[in-house]
Amino acid sequence: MIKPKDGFELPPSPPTLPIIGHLHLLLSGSTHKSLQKLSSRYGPLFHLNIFSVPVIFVSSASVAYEIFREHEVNFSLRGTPPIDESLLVGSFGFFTAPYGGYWKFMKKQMVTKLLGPQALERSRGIRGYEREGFHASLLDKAVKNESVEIGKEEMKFANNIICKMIMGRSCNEENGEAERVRDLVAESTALTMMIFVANMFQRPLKKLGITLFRKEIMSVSHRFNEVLERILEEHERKKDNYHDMDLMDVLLETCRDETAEYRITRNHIKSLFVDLVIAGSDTSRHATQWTMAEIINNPNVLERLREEIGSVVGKTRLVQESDLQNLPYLQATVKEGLRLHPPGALFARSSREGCKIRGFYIPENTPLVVNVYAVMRDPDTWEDPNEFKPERFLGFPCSGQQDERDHALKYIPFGSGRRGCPGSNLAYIIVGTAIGVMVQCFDWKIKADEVDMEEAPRALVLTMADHLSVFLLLAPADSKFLTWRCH
Ligand code: HEM
Repeated sequence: MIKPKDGFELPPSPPTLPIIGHLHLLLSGSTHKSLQKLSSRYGPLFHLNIFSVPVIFVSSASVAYEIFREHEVNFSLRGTPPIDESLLVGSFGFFTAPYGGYWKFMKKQMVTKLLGPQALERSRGIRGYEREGFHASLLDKAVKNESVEIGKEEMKFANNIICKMIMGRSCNEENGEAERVRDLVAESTALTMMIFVANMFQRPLKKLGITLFRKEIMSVSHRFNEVLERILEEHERKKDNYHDMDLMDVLLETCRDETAEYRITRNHIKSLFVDLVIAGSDTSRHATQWTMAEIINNPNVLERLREEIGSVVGKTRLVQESDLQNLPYLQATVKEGLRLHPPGALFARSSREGCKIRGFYIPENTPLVVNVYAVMRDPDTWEDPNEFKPERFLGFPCSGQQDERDHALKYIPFGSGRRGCPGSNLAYIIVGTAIGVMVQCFDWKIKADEVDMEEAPRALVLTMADHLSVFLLLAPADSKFLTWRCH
């Protein structure tokens, strides 16, 4: 048991069971909703004991705000990886790396070659090409009157973009490589609850020599390794002096360079690839699916989106990413979709040092879980928190940069601070253009009157219980150009 420090206690906690502590509360049904319910009883900052290890939970916008404003550096760790040698959340990974030299080095490469504003500008052509392919695939299904699984199409779109941006080519559709990578991403996402649990329990269980879910995690890691080793070898073979160096080239070169600022291995490169494709493609898939479901259930939103796209883009060309800045309602719709259905419903950090928050003591090395779902439905911060209202993000009352920063600390689908998501700009582009194309070019028919918004149980990445499957109808007769172009 953790002793109070200088009269300060841990945050409140429900009654606990012998040995397992509050384990049962964490594993029941929908974790983010159970935790949200607990917070209405025990407050926005409470703790649960997993066996004898305390884990702190944050459920309100104001506590999250305080943590990211006052204690950001202290909570810039993610805890120890459950299985060191795994390419998925192992000790070579970027996601799991402690905040320090390696993390800073990799972040610099990532921003310069992949996700920073200049890198995004350079890779615009890749996304334009994939956007046309995405539209063509939907159009083909509409013409054949086949049903479309929105999530599957979006996954392909996002995955192709991210792979091409990292390594100069998308995964190969012909030899099954692309399908294998997409399946591995989906399998990894399905494992996130196990990984989360393994991470929480690792301290008490490691002492007993037990590593939870080792078989499942290592099986995904081995299969990723097979695909990635082949890709790396191919990358090394094709090396010529003419093409622009992509992120993979830069990292392979660093790997060979004995004088590099940071010595990295092939496992570091593979783990980074795994982190990026998982972090980028499945999240975009779920965000698009949930947002489209909300749009279908809210015809007034659809109408307004159509009007905006019609007046800014017109009907003679496909919406493109440079249009997004002139489509505030589309941007607001994507933001609202992410607020109500954040793909990362919970994210975990860990304290470097003991600290005091709201009069409670958080000891060093203590896991802290932010309930993003609860924070973004906090009634003290959001009016009608459970309603889908994109207009709340229009003309947000900002009187200056501080207001904007304060708002950003409460709107956290991408986390916050230095460990916040470095791919948020790319994500807004991928999700925004996908939704833009679907709204601009198609009408949808679903089997029921409304899309069922039920969530899949025990999913840490917010997933719809039933895939969103629609029949696409070619949108208004006057958009013939869009129909014709992609035949
Ligand atoms: C809708 C799409 C996305 C959502 C909702 C999302 C959400 C998140 C969240 C909640 C975190 C944890 C943040 C924290 O601890 O504060 C995160 C981290 C991360 N995301 Fe994203 N993300 C998305 C897309 C992307 C994309 C497109 C990429 C890159 C291709 C990406 C790369 C990463 C990486 C590398 C991290 C780890 C950052 C670190 O540990 O320093 N994400 N993301």
